[in-house]
Amino acid sequence: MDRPNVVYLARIMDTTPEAVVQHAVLLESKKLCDLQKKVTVEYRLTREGEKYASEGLPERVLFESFENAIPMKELQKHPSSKLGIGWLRKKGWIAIREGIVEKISDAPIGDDEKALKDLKPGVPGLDELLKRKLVEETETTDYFVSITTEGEVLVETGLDLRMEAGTLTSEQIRTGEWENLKLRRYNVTTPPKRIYAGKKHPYQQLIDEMRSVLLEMGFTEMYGEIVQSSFWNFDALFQPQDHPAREMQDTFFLDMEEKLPENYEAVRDIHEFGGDTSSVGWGGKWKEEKARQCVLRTHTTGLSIQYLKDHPDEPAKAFCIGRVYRREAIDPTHTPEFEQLEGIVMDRDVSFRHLMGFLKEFYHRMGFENVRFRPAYFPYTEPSVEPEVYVEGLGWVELGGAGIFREEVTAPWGVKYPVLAWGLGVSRVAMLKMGLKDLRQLYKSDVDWIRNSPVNRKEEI
Ligand SMILES: N[C@@H](Cc1ccccc1)C(=O)O
Repeated sequence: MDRPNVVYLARIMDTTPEAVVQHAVLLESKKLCDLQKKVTVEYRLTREGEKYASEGLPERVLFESFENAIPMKELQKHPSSKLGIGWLRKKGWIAIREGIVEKISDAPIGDDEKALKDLKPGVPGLDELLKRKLVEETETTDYFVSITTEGEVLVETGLDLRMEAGTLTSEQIRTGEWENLKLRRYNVTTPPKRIYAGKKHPYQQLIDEMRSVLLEMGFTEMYGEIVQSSFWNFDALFQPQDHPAREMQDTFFLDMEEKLPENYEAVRDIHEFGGDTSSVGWGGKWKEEKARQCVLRTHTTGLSIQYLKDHPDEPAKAFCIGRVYRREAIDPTHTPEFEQLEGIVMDRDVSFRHLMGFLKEFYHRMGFENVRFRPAYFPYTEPSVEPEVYVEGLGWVELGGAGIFREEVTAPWGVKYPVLAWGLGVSRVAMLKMGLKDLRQLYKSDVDWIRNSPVNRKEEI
C-alpha cells in the first residue's frame, strides 16, 4: 500500500486519526512525509427526497390526479396540493382561469425528476433538488500519508525513537530529568486555525460610532415611533397636502389613523393662510383626514418637530438614528428601508454658519476631510443645503439635507430660537467607509463578509 489513509494508520498505530494527522503535519514540516487531503462530496436524499423518489414529486402526483381540467376547490382537497400547486404553476404545467385549473403542458419528465432517481455528483437537476431540500450534501475529508525520499533515508540511517516530550511535569523539572529528555520543538510557522469570535455587525458598529461621535459633541438622543401620522411626517413640516412625496408611489400609507394633537389648528391655519406668522401659507383647504392618515415614516424629521413641541423653551441639541421607509425600486444604491441620522440644534443666536460648522465637524470626526454644501430646497427649511463629502475615486457625494426650520414649522409650538436641522443618509456613509458597491450588502446575512470585516477599534466590541 503506497498511500495509506489516516484511518488505517490510526488503526495499526492504535491511536486516533486526529493524532496521526497531527504527527503527519509535523513530519511534513520536516519534509519527511507527504500529506494529501482529499475532500469527497456526497449527495444523499433527505427523508422527503426518499419519499418523492418512490412516489414521485408532489406536482407530478397532482398532475396525474386529474384529466384536463379540475376546479381549484377540488384540487385543493388532494393531499399533494399544498406543495404541488405552486410547483405546477412554476413549471408552467397548468393555468388557472376563473377558479378552474387547466393543463397547458404535457409535463415532460424534468432533470430534477431524473436526478431524484439517479443521484450522482454533477447531474443536471441536482441544484434544484438541493434548493428544495430533497437532497443534502455531505463533505468528508480524508488524509493520505506517504513517506518522502528524505524520510526513507532517515529510516535507513536509523531513527532516534526516544519519546519526545511535549509538556514537562513538575516532577521532571524538580528531579532534573528534563535534561535527558528529547523536547519537541514548537513549529511557530504553521498558521493556526482562524477563529471567528462573535462581534457586532459592521453596519451596527458604524451606527454606534456615529452615535458616540454625536454624544461626544454634546447631543442627546431622541426616540420615536416608526409609524407616524401624516400630520407629524408631513403637515407639521409645512409640506403641502398635495406635495408629490405624499403620493402613494413614494410613501407607504397604512390603514390606520391617529388623533391630531392639541393645537393642530395652528398648523392648519399656517397651511391655509399663514396663521399669525408673516407667511401666506399654501392656500386652499387643509384636510384633517389627510393629516390623520398614518404612514411608515419617510424621514426622521417628524421626530425633530415633536421634540421641539415637547421642549419649546430651553436650548436643545438632539439627534436620532433610525430607520425610514420609502417606496423605492430596489437596486444597488436604493432600498425601501434605510437609516437616517437626524439632528437639531436650537439656541438663542445659532445661524447658518453654525449649521455648516456642526455638519463639517461631524463628518471630520467620521473621517471625511473635505465637506461642502450645495443649495437645495426642502419645504420646511430656509435656507436649505445638501452636504457633500469628497471621496477619492468617486468625487463629491451627496449625503442628505439640512437647513434652518422655517417659521411656519416652529411657530405653532411656541419655539423661540432658530432651529438648525439636518437629516443625513447613514447607509451612504457606510457604503463609502466600507467601500461597498451595493447597499444591499448591509442588509443581507452574508456571514463571510461579516466575518472578514474588520472590527471598528473605536467602538468596544
Ligand atoms: N428630511 C430630509 C432631510 C432634511 C432634514 C432636516 C432638514 C432639511 C432636510 C430628507 O429626508 O431628505
